[in-house]
Amino acid sequence: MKVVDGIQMKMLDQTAMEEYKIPGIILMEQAGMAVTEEIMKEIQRQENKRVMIICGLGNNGGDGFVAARHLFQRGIPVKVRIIGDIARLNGDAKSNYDILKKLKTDIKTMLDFQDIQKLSDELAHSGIVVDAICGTGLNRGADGLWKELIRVINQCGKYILSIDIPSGVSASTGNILDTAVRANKTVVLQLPKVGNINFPGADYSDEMIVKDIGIPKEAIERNNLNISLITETMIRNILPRRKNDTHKGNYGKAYIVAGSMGMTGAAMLTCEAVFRSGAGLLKVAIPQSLNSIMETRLIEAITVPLPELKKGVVGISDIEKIIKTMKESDVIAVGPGSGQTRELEEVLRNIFEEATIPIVLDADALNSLAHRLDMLKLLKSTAVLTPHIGEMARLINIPIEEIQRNKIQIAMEFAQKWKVILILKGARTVIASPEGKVFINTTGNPGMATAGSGDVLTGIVTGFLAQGIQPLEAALAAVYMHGAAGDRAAVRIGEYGLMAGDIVVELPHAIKEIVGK
Ligand SMILES: NC(=O)C1=CN([C@@H]2O[C@H](COP(=O)(O)OP(=O)(O)OC[C@H]3O[C@@H](n4cnc5c(N)ncnc54)[C@H](O)[C@@H]3O)[C@@H](O)[C@H]2O)[C@H](O)CC1
Ligand SMILES: [K+]
Repeated sequence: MKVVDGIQMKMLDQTAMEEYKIPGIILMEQAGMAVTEEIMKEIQRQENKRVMIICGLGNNGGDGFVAARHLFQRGIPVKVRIIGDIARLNGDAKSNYDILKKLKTDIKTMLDFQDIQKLSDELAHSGIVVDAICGTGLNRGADGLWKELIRVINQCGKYILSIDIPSGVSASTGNILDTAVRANKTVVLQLPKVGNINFPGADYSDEMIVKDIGIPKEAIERNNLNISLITETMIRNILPRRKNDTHKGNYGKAYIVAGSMGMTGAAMLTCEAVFRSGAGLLKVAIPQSLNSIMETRLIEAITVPLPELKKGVVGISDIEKIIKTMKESDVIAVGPGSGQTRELEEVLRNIFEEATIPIVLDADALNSLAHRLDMLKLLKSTAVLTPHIGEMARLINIPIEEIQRNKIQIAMEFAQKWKVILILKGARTVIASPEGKVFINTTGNPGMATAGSGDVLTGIVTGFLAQGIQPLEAALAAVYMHGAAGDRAAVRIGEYGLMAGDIVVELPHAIKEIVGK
């Protein structure tokens, strides 16, 4: 499913109106009717059937006027309150306002704090409050009057339904501009906005429903919208059912360079996840002093003990051995628990120069690239980088807060500039491709914010790549399945005690649920 930012939504509007000659007032009518449908559903559930619609001066407010008219026609007790001077109303919103005035509905403007206080008193007698203050046109922080209005709405204790997006949430990023309405439900018009999906904006509505308002499907296709939600259907098409006449070689040979003294656990988690995501064979290159530990804990994998620089750390002398094994593999992953050393940087340089297979870079491999991003120019094959926000901040030397505020743009620019697939991990992981495509994942939960969770994801990406799944699809499927397995674990044991190992345990069950066997 496509996701749009504020600008793309406006473009879509223009296409519908200019190319397909659909007048804006028709789109507004459809929007208002879609909102009316959802209000009527809630009215069935409410004792108090009185509806209060709070409108801004833009088209979001216009949607509210249309809904008010439809409710009025159905005999529902409805009041409309407009924040701001109605002299500023124009276009389709003004037309719908004029109709409401003719119908002699209860419609008043709010111009000062006294009016907001009056509204607060009236809300005490309402059943449902409709937030039609602002939609994709939010273009600045809330001033004093808006702040007070939003405060009054948020503390009224009534059922709140927002039109398109809770007012105060930026449609393009999901950031909150000062303050925002906290809705029980949002009726999203035509396509989800980034602000409906990304945090913190996604937290400002308990649920959302996307309603078609009549923008032609081909108009959506033509606008080459580059942001999509990862859906179960998408993953079902990526992870095919297995054929019977196959052997382990069909499911690929994975190779991992990982682990260092005190960090064999990270390597272990990655290795287990490689197998649990279906890879046929796995070799793991580790410092030789850790070999016995790994041998005992990972019976299915073949270990490749490397002579070490110092106890427990991979040294440069191992390059030939690493490259030799790499050439016999279908994918190589570097980084989980490797430790950050100059040697690792040299190992990476050689791998980049020699590899013709996909490369997965995580954790300390990413830290080694920080301030040396130019090394990525040596790549001859596709690399999948899996930084969390902190690793990304080190990688591109930008503060974490700035990345949080603009994840999609930053991920997209990085992937296009360095021609890599970027998995920017976090709540609502963002995946960006060298072609400028962006995907947002909605599986997963806060219980997964635990040590080793990223190592598991690296293993899943590596395992899917080993099976010959194309790099972008492997990244999408891995992120989706990682979250789905984490969600299964949270259902079983809750979020507090959830450990990375629980994600590995649930992974095969989550895959079976999608693939069917
Ligand atoms: N194709 C569609 O999706 C359609 C969507 N519709 C609705 O139209 C809005 C977007 O309308 P627009 O007029 O561009 O913007 P808003 O109504 O969101 O504008 C808000 C309004 O408020 C002003 N404003 C913005 N920020 C602030 C602030 N912090 N303080 C005070 N005032 C502010 C701004 O200047 C505007 O005047 C979309 O979300 C849908 O709901 C159409 O109805 C049909 C087609
Ligand atoms: K709104």
